[in-house]
Amino acid sequence: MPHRRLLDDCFLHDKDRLRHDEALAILRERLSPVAGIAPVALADALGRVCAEAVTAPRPVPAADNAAVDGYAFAHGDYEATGGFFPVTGRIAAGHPSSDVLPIGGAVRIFTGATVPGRADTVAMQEDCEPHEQDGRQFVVIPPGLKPGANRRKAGEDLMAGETIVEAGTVLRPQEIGAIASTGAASVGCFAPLKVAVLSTGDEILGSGAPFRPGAVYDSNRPLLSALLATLPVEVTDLGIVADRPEAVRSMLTEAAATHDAILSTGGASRGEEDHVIAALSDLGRRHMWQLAIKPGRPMTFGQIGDSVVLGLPGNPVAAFVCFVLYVRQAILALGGAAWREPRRYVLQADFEIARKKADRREFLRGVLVEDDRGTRRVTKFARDGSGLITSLREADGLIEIPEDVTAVASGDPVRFLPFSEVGLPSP
Ligand SMILES: Nc1nc2c(c(=O)[nH]1)N[C@H]1C(S)=C(S)[C@@H](COP(=O)(O)OP(=O)(O)OC[C@H]3O[C@@H](n4cnc5c(N)ncnc54)[C@H](O)[C@@H]3O)O[C@H]1N2
Ligand code: MOO
Repeated sequence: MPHRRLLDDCFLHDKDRLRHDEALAILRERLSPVAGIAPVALADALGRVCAEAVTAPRPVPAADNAAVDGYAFAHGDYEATGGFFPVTGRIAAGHPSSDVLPIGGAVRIFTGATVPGRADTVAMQEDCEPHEQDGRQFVVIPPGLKPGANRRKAGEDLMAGETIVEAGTVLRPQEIGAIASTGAASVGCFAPLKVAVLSTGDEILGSGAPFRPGAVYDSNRPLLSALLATLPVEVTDLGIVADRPEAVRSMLTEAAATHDAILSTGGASRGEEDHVIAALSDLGRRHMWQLAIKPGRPMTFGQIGDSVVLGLPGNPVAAFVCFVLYVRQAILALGGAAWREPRRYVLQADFEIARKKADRREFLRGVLVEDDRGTRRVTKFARDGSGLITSLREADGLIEIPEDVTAVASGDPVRFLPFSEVGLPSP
């Protein structure tokens, strides 16, 4: 990859702008965990970032046990008994017996109960015929069971010492269940990141305010706050900042002193009313600005002191796309998570693009469709406007058209990033 400047230049063409992969590389290289570590009760651990590898202190399951209700026996005894076994005991779950199974005997056993010494196979009760003879219990076990059938081996889920969860994992219900299966009540996690959210612009009006001509209700802040709510962060809502350089500067200065990251929208472009960029240069450092992508070109990453500033474009679709592509991963990385790129899946295009500019990567809003044979394809939302929140509601994900592709024909393979990859469920 050719070396490119970290951009500080407003008058660039796409071929000179920072490419998507380069922007990701800068974020990955420059962001490392900033949060402290503390134990978190499993009940509160969902979505948190695990800070220390968790290993199993003992095997799970701890002992060989029955997978079904039935009769446990030693498979090697089958031939000698001809399948006719005296029932020599009864073992229920939670009541293990220290008695070894007598040669040629079988024990009544229930699902989850520890299989006694010498027994290796469990026959399901529906397949067996119990008998009583002279006050003694017998069971006829049918032939054909494989040795080890219906027996769950100790350690078959986890072996003692096995790593269950690596540090840097965002804990899902599955990880919480696995940690709980070892008996642990808590897990060491990174503290939630402190993130401030603000909107900029004289035209922007807060929810519930009376409408005035020229105004635009603030959709970005609620949208981003809701996106952030899917991450392990504490959000401070800083409201709306007017298009005045000193107002933007003082808000950013205050926010930087008390937050790990600041997320702003608007004022990221190159107009003279775009004060976030100017303030960032004055107060701190800009690591990147102006990417060769669409939408989201004015996306900015910088820092004021130790606080990371992620300046997103004002257009709601651009802000959303930048969140999906960069901000989410950046916030997670700051919060201790291992970098995980949202996966893309290759689908057939159900749309055409006659001409696309080379040198920039485009992210179209993609809607999943099915053809006559039930094969999934992806089409693009009919209109491209960067202000159409409707398109975000309709879309199932983003279609990614790389820099070197200049046209797409119907049926072409295209890369699709489902929103479910970034924790947003389908409607
Ligand atoms: N001469 C140029 N003009 C623009 C360029 C450019 O390169 N040269 N880039 C365009 C692109 S691409 C984008 S994206 C926008 C982003 O500009 P800003 O980040 O400076 O955003 P604003 O100008 O403040 O706002 C853009 C647009 O979004 C609306 N907006 C802003 N905040 C909110 C909010 N909180 N909720 C809802 N809508 C919001 C705002 O009213 C504008 O319509 O710049 C292009 N221009
Ligand atoms: O990049 Mo702007 O993000 O197209 O609307």
